[in-house]
Amino acid sequence: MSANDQALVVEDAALTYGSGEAATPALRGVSLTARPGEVLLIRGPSGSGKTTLLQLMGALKTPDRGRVSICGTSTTGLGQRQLQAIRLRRIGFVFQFFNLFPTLSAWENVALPLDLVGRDRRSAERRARALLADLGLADRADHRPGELSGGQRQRVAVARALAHDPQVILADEPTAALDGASGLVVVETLRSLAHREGRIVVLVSHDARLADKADREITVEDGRIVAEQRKRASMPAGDIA
Ligand SMILES: Nc1ncnc2c1ncn2[C@@H]1O[C@H](COP(=O)(O)OP(=O)(O)OP(=O)(O)O)[C@@H](O)[C@H]1O
Repeated sequence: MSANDQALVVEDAALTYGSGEAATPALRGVSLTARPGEVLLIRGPSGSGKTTLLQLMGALKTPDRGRVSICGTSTTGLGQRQLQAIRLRRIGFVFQFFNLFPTLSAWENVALPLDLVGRDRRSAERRARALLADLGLADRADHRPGELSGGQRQRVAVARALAHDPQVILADEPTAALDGASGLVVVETLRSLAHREGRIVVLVSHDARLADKADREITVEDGRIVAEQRKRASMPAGDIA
């Protein structure tokens, strides 16, 4: 298996929304590789294409041109069902506004992705409670999102993203709705997933506080990568157990 079979590789990807006069080129040929054990931060002004890039990396969309390969599987030519299968198997998403179901308890929210892959209810509950405990929320597992703080809700969202044990974690503005201390807990959690567990973590954020927490930072402007900065020597994929 080559190192790229474990990485998330984007090659010359382009995507335009709409057509004719309404055509909006969101990405104009972007290439990057996110590796196991690395926290990659994508920054850039509003409308520069960051979310679109994250959607390509998470098999939510496929590029009009170029190629995206997720841990050795190319998304080119795949239909919605096949893309969903990749997401269920490989990708954990964390969004800015948590996207938790208000009527479900914290553990039920975390167990949802396991329901989708047909895991039996009891083992799903065990896994959900264990993940919440790992994130310091053992005593909040039976609470509904409305009874939790913003930072606690985001940690529930992180636990849900991890429920099906994905190799890739993609987070879109995961700290935007959080105060400094809560944001830090979430970022440290994401960092340890990369550094201790060898997962691929990609963050999109405007949040300057995240800049020194990433291993590498890519700046996107007008649908192109205009700068890349390495913050610390990332571990080669082969070093990850
Ligand atoms: N569904 C859509 N239909 C049409 N245009 C879209 C759509 N989604 C995004 N765009 C356009 O594509 C470009 C890139 O959008 P994208 O959401 O990827 O940027 P972004 O960098 O994530 O912005 P922000 O930081 O404001 O979230 C923008 O010009 C945006 O208006």
